[in-house]
This record gives sequence, C-alpha cells and structure tokens, in this order.
Amino acid sequence: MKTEELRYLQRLAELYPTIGKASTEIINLQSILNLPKGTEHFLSDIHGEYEAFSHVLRNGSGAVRKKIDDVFGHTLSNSDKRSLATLVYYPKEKIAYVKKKESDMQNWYKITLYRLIEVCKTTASKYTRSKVRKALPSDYAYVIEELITEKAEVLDKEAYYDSIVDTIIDIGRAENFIIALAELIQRLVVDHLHVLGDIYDRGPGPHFIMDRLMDYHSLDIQWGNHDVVWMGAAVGQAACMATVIRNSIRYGNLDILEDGYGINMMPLAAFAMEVYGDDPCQVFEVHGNPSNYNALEKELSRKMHKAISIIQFKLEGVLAKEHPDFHMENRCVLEGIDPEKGTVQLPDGSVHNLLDTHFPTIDWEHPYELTDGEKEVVERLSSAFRNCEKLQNHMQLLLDKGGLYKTYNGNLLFHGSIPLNEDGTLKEVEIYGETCKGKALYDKLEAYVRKAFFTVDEKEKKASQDILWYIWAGPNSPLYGKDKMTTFERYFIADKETHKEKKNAYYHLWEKEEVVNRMLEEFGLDPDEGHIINGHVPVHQLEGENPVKCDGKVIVIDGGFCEAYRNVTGIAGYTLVYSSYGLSLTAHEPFTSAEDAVETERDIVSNRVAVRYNPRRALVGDTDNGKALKERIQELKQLLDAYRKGVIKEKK
Ligand SMILES: O=P(O)(O)OC[C@H]1O[C@](O)(COP(=O)(O)O)[C@@H](O)[C@@H]1O
Ligand SMILES: [Mn+2]
Repeated sequence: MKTEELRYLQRLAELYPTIGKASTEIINLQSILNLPKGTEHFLSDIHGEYEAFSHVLRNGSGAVRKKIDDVFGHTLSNSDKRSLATLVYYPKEKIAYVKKKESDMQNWYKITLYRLIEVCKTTASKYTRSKVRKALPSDYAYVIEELITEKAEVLDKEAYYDSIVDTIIDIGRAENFIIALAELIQRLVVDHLHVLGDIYDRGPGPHFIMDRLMDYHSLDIQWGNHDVVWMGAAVGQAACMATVIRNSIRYGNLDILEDGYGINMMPLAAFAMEVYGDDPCQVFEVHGNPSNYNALEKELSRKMHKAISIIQFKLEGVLAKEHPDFHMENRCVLEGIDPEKGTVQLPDGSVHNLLDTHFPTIDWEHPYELTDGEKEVVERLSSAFRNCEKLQNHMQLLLDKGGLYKTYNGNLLFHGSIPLNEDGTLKEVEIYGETCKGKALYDKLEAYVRKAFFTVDEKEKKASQDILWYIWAGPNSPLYGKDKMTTFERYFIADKETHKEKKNAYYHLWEKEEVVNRMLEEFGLDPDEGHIINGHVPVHQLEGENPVKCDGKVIVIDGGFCEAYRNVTGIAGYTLVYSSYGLSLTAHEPFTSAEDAVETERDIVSNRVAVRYNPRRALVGDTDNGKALKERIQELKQLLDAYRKGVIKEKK
C-alpha cells in the first residue's frame, strides 16, 4: 500500500474506528444506493415574480398533485384530490377558507389529518430515516415519525393511529399539525432545486425570492445576466449599478431598492428634479404605467429614469472605449448625436431622428464625461449599494450556491448559451488577451466574477468588476448571447429595425444533434444520456415554438414568469421536473393570487409533457451522489481490509 493511501485510510479510520463501525456504514450506504432518485425541480427567469415563484415551489410544478394521485388513485374523487392539493400548497389560507363553510370541523380535521399522513408516508418512503428526520419540524418531529413509520409490532394499528390523531384534535393542535404536515410534504416532494438564472429585474419581488432561497433545503443557481448585473451593482461597478437602477425605475419597482434593500434614492431624485425640472421626459415613461403612482410620482420617476439612463450611456461609452477587446464599441452612441439637427448617427453609419433632444448634462466635446452632479449621484449610490448588508447577503448566496453553469446527474445547466461559430464549432473568445472557448471560457468568466468580490489587488479588482458588465451585455458573453444590447436605440429611435438584437448561433444550432453532442462532451457529459437545460430566451408559445429542441436533448424553460413578456409567451412559464420516473416539462397558466388559488383550487399547471421516461425507475445509485457513495463504499472496504490484515489497528 502506498503511503498516501495508508495516510488516507488512517484518516478514514478516525471516523470509523472499528470493523463494526466501518461495516455498518457500508451497509447504510449500500441501502441508500437502492432508494429511488430524489426529484429535481428546475426553474428559470423568475424575474422578481415572487408570488408565482412561491406557488410553483409549493406545488412542485405538479409533483405534489402527482403524489396525491399515486397515493389515492381512484379511491378519492378528483375534487377531493384537488382540495387536498390546495391544502398542501396553502395550508393556513385553505383552513381559514374551509372554516367559513364547514359545519363539522372536528370531522374535517380528522379526515384531513389521515389523508395528509398517507401522503407524507409515501413521500417519505423514498428517503432514508435520517434524511426524513432532518426535514421534520422540531415541534412535531416525534409524533410525525410515529405516524409515518410502519409499526410492525403494534397489533391494532388503527386504534393506535386513531388515539394519536384524536389527541391532536382534542388538545386543539389540529391546525398547527396540518400546517406542519403540509409544509413537510412540500419539502419532501422536491429533493433539490435548480434555479437557472434571472431572479432579478422586471418583477416586484426579487428580494423576497432571495430570502426564500436563503432557507431552501437544497439548491443550486446558475447566474443569469440580470443576476450578474446586480452582482456588479453590489460591488460598485458603476455601469452595472446604473443599469440596475434604470431597470427598477423602468418597471415601477423603486420599492425594491428603497424598501427592500434600504437604498435611499434621494440623491438621484434631487439631481433629476434639478436638471430635468422642466423636461417632460416623455420617452422615459415608466413601464406599465403603475397605478400605485400618483401623477407627481410618475413625473418624478420619468425624470429619474432619464437621469440614470444618460448616466448609464456615458459610463458604458467609457467602458467600451477602455476595453476594445470587449468589442462593444457600438455602445458608444452619444458621440453620434448631432444636437443641432436632433439626430444620431449609430456606429453602423445609419442616421436617425431622436425622439428626445434635450441633453442638458452632455458636453459635446466630451460626451461621456459625467458632470459633477452626476458624479456625486454615482458616488453616493455606489456607496449605498456596497454598504447594503441585505444586498451583500443575497449576493453571497449567489456566490455560495451559484456559478455560471452546472453539470448535475448527467445534464448541463446554464442560463443563456454557449458561444458557437456558424459551423457549430466552439467560438474562441478573447478575454484580457487570452482566448478561450466552451467550458474554459465559462470557467474563466466565473473566476472573474469571484475575483470581482474577493481579490485585494486593485487593478485586478477593477478588471474583474468590468467583466461583470461584459457578462451582462457583451456580444460573446454566454449569458447574454446577442450581438448588442440596444437600450439607447429603444429609448431614442422610433425605427424598430434599430432595436433588433441578433441572437448568436447557439439559438439555431441547438437543433443539430452533432453540435449538441459536442457541447455535452465539452463539459464531460455522456451525449447519449445528457440534456442541455437553459433559460434566458422566452419560448414564443403563441407562435407555436416548442421548448423542447433537438428531439428532447435541449430543453428551454424560460416561458414567462415575467409578466411583461406574457404577450409573446402566452403562458406563465415552463418548469421542469426530473424524478425517478423521468423528465417532464410543465406549462403553467398565469398565476393570479394566493387567494384565488385557494378559492378556485387551480393548480396553474396546465399540462405536463413527458420529455423522457426512464426505462426503469432511476435510483440514487444512478446519480452523481450515488457515484460518490460508491466511491466511499470502496474506500470503506479498503479500510475493512486494512483492519483485517492488521495494517491499521482498531480503536475500541
Ligand atoms: O424589455 P426590457 O425589460 O426593456 O429589456 C430588454 C432588454 O432585456 C434583454 O432581453 C435582456 O434581458 P433577458 O436576459 O431577460 O432577455 C435585452 O436583450 C434587451 O435589450
Ligand atoms: Mn437572461
């Protein structure tokens, strides 16, 4: 035996100091391998829609309802099953609703408790006892364990369960207990959550989503371009910060910054009032014209919207010039403005009339230079972002649980795309003088994201922070995946041709099997078994687009959590569930409200489409975790051998 091997086994022996202990662990691990694989749940492009997100987590994209169907089959009516499902999603609200109508609550409690216990039993049966125990609410851990574990030695099981349930009702704990069971079912139905990016922007509640993710039991996140621009804002990258503020104002969501994160917008408001006081700022209308704003607030929002947009265009011009290798010179738009004629010449040479010609802060000799007033706004806001504890905690979660991509149980997950050439080969991208492609490109960019937060070298910090802006909107950024971001054009030019953003080759080559196979192989995955799963581009269901590409090898799950994009998607998004039976895609109807969900008992799951059935039920042994467990078993067997051969001494 080599010395390193021996040293490793000696360390293992500290954890399993006897033949007995090592043997027990082998048996335990071996039994886990034979349990069904846990269910994975994939969500993407949540875009601040907290309520819809919360609903989908509660119902596991149909996984809860499927469990109820499995447990009760034809023994319960459809309407009873629907009621039970709603109770699992919204236990508190549903109980309150039932109380208004039901005359015999004692009886309802009893029936409901029995039904929930049955669902819990089946849901828990695919996990080890110790895993279930960890998921149990501490108040009721003991009782629930009693109720969901088969009691072989109790002769009159019915009487035993009856007495427990009756006691729960008698002592007035039925409601609490029902809530605890419902939440336990929600938790056990989904073993692991994947969030494929774009948690932030457009919708009103990204901070609530982050809070919920903070205490989610098992998760990973693939950063979206919108998440990365928030990371940029959090480290004080000024162009990213201006973008985040602009997006928040544009969607009438300043509350997120002010109330959610406690970032005071007064410096920007005061500046906007001073500089754009008489300017109606018509092209900076707030999206959706929020009804909760009064006329004055709307006017102020437009001024702030314009003020921060101009700041953003200036900062972007500076960055694009500073980093020619980013190839974002087409974002140097201000220099093309002819203030006299009221036109702009875009970097492609085309000239267009401007919809707004009032630029009081632009010095035409130096169009990208911030005025003193703008500088002060940027400095004060940047300090507020950098010092916001809650924002920093949320970003820390993105760093801890997230990355630019993930390989998990044979599948490749990322938010946007993989830069490709038209011939399907991986595209070489230059980052600060180094060219890389495919996985290496992803790895390099991810390292820069982390450096942006943690490096102490000032030069490296600035370079890394600027990369965050590149990832947000750069032409070869895998997360952005389009040739340019036409934000300026959308505000200032009527001609829609100038608004077009061309998607990179990935978005049509994803139908070509040999290209998809190559991408999977690039990330070390088996192309016969694996799938690529991504979000970022809304699936235009209304135009007949299918979220499943390349015969099921690529699955696109951005479908329209984002309300603003509902007119093209037509539905409220796709989510994916990967259980031991296979992969299934769920289409969701628009979510209205929790009250509506409780009253109408609607699942908002409009249909579930199988993408792939497993030929046999997948077991833990087939998963990545299973592979790790098998390795551990091998090591433990070597340890046993070492004990038996006397190479290592037992410590009794
Ligand atoms: O419609 P909005 O919110 O103004 O956003 C438009 C911008 O958002 C983007 O689509 C990026 O956001 P997504 O990552 O959600 O697609 C840009 O390509 C586009 O310029
Ligand atoms: Mn995106």
